[in-house]
Amino acid sequence: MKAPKPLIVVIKLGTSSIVDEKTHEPLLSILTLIVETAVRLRKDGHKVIIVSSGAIGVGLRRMDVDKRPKHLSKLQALAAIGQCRLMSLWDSLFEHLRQPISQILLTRNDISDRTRYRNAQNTILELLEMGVIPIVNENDTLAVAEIKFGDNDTLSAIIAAMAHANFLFLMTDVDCLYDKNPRTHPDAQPIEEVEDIGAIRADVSSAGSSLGTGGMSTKIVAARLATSAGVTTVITRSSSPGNIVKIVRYLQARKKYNPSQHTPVGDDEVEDPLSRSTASLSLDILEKPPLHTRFLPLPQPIRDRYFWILHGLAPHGTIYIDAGAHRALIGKAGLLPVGVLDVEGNFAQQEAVRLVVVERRSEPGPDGKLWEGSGVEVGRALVNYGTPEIVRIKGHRSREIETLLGYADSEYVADRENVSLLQRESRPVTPVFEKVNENGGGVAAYENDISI
Ligand SMILES: N[C@@H](CCC(=O)OP(=O)(O)O)C(=O)O
Repeated sequence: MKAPKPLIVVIKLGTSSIVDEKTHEPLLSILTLIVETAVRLRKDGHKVIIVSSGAIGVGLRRMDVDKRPKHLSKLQALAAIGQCRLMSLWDSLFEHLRQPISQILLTRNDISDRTRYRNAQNTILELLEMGVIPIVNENDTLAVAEIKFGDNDTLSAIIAAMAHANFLFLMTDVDCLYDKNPRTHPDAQPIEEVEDIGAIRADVSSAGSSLGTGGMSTKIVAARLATSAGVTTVITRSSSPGNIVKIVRYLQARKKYNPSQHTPVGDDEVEDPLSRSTASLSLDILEKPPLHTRFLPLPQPIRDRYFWILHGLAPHGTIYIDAGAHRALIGKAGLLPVGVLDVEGNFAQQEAVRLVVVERRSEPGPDGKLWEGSGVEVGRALVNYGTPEIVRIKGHRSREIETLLGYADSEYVADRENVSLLQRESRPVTPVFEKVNENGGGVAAYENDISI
């Protein structure tokens, strides 16, 4: 008997799924259901990663503090207190079902170095191979604003991309996205499938819980990120975790996911030692799945080093380029100084920058600039020259670099292998992403920015 191919499933749980918003008591029944679900997925042959918030919430309860403090070091201290209790809770629940788990704590700094990114990736993949469930959280003790992922939705998308996961489940307090707010519009319609996130017309106005930093808008940003890396992303209700198994079986039967390169290659079916899951699969796929919204993965995902350039590194500035330079990049050429119109920010050689295409003017405008408009972000690059050098060589031919700088490290501002182009262009922030909640969740300059 053939069974479905093993998949990698990432489940992200926000603080509000883990502790009661008012009393901060752990939501034991939900946690238990999550544990049963993860073990069921394992029995179906899949590999599971959990991204679990809740350290601060659990710390608040431990120290009998009523309200999430504003002061950073207090939050970090509470996270340090809560994280070990949170893991002990997970470990004791998983132990009942003999499922080993592990803890992974990351900051953005840890992944902005390529070797450390690869180390984190290798460790996660090794744990999955060993049949262990990695439980990931942000390393709040070390994370200050500049090195924060910002919210665990973003962190979960990066983890899903790093592991080449097939599915990312963003568990939340609603069943799915609706075209209007269902609390105020009884005629609101669920949105079942989203192919183009840019075109989505949903009500995403929820700003997150009083303990967490995320909300619906950070889930959309995370979905954008994960789907660009080939991960089918699902929003569904956290109080019914059992739905995850039904949704995975349903989507797997309909091939609504990208095959991962970490799972065995071959046709979509492999021998499964667990004939029980095979029997239930045929019944499950006939049923309508529980309510959820799924974001379909891009057909040509951006993975590994190109994903890392786009999303692992925080950009230090912006290079404004003309349409000709953009065309050359699409045609696989490097970025020449002649196509650079302007530079913003203070960056050094080998740092990451945004590439923004703007309209070239035939002569300088009243502002003295050779370009106009707010531009569209088309990608990110690691540069061969820093800001002061690019200011001097922009608009010039490469053969002039030596005269202008006294040396020429490269004819390119960025080599092509150090340029990662977005599959979906990113515009200056649109209202969808303008929500900022009181715990610091909010927006960055471009839709593609993930430092929320
Ligand atoms: N890392 C923090 C949680 C970050 C956060 O607030 O995330 P979320 O609840 O998903 O919005 C913690 O464990 O308390």
